[in-house]
Amino acid sequence: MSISLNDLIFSYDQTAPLLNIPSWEIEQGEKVFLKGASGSGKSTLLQLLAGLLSPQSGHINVFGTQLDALSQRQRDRFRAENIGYIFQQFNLIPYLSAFDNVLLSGEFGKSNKQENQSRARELLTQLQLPESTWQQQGRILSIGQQQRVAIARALLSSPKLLIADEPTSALDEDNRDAFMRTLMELADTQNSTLIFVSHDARLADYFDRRDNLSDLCQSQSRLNEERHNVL
Ligand SMILES: Nc1ncnc2c1ncn2[C@@H]1O[C@H](COP(=O)(O)OP(=O)(O)OP(=O)(O)O)[C@@H](O)[C@H]1O
Repeated sequence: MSISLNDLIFSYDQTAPLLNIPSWEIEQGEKVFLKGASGSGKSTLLQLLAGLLSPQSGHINVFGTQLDALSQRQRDRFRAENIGYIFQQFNLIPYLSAFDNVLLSGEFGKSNKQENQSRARELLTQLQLPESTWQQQGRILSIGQQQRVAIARALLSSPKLLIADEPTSALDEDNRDAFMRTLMELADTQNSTLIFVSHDARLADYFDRRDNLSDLCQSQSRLNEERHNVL
């Protein structure tokens, strides 16, 4: 088992929980397309899986490590060593070059600088980012180029888990399909588990598994009903 959630409850404030997930399991190497209504908590769930947020109760197990039992610092290290995260807006550092943006994710990982540099070159070549742009600052790259830098950065440490939060929302159709093909190919080569959130239902065909967040969450009315039955 790659990931398992149990009795997870999360809310940003004291009101009713945003997420209430009795159980969710994902096998190593599985590619999951996660959909759900806007505001239902998809990005929040991804951040919980990456250890960027911590649940109020319940357990998040990723590759045998219980994230909710770790300190913030331990979670940051775990993320650097095991998880690649592709954000919706790519989150490149604007004043760093494309190449240095890729290397950034390797700083806390296991590999040394030389290994990271050669891996960065390999990935950028594979992603067909012209070498003439490698030293250009993140802020002047086109959206399609930024997107490729973001995948390279997420894949630099060959993460066992890849998380992608609407990474294609800024792309045109051609770039979107190229992005998906590359992402799938690289995830396959590394046998990475992939969790991918998108509003774009056309992308669901790329995935062996499609989960709907509303099916994972226990509804508030059912919770009330169960509470009523216990009392
Ligand atoms: N840092 C935060 N503090 C407080 N509330 C937040 C925070 N981040 C998100 N929320 C709220 O939590 C809810 C779920 O947000 P989230 O971004 O996880 O949903 P989503 O399903 O990814 O939405 P979308 O599909 O529109 O991107 C929203 O109501 C949002 O306003």
